[in-house]
Amino acid sequence: MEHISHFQNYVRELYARFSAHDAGLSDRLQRYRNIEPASAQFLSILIRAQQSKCVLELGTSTGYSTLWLAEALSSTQGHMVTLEIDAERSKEAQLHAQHLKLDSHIDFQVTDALDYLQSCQQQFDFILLDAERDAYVEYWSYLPQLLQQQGGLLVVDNVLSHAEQVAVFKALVDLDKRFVSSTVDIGAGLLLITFQ
Ligand SMILES: C[S@@+](CC[C@H](N)C(=O)[O-])C[C@H]1O[C@@H](n2cnc3c(N)ncnc32)[C@H](O)[C@@H]1O
Repeated sequence: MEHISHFQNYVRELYARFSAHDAGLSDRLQRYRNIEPASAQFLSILIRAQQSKCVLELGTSTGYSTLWLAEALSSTQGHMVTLEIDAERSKEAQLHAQHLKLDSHIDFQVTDALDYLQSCQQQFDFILLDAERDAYVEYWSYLPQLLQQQGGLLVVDNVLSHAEQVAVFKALVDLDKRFVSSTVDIGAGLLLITFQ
């Protein structure tokens, strides 16, 4: 209980700091663009409900969502891989994870997500896609193979806030009859995708 309370205080302060950083920047790519707290909490509930053991995150940024995923994985004895192309952001995320003693649940990788997807032989029961939206169509060529067929869940952020930018990706998912999907109106909008 105490651990959770410390966690919640820590991530609340972190979110305020990251939001202040973003508010001062006009260049979108320089912003951290962390997931909304309500979305993070929802993901944490999904991981607990699914009892996820093996999670992949595309887009660590400074680790706000990573911390929430890892905190949930500490209750399921799970583990995650998180991918970030910017080494400084990944490093900052690692420092926060170490502070919260969540780092043993996280494999931080500084890499291009596409390279990882192309070479990955592993499967995951939970995947969070929160990187650059113009790459999602290409990622879709690889994501189905990485998702466990039994109960695997792929979650995509920003599908309501940036609906036009994910329209082609969503259309591809809709066309693929192996999957069912649903949009949840939490935060920036989360698309939940799972096998039929
Ligand atoms: C929306 S932010 C992620 C926010 C993070 N999930 C959170 O909620 O705290 C997207 C991140 O993806 C990273 N990114 C962009 N293109 C990438 C790529 N090709 N491979 C890996 N990471 C990438 C960006 O540097 C950025 O930090």
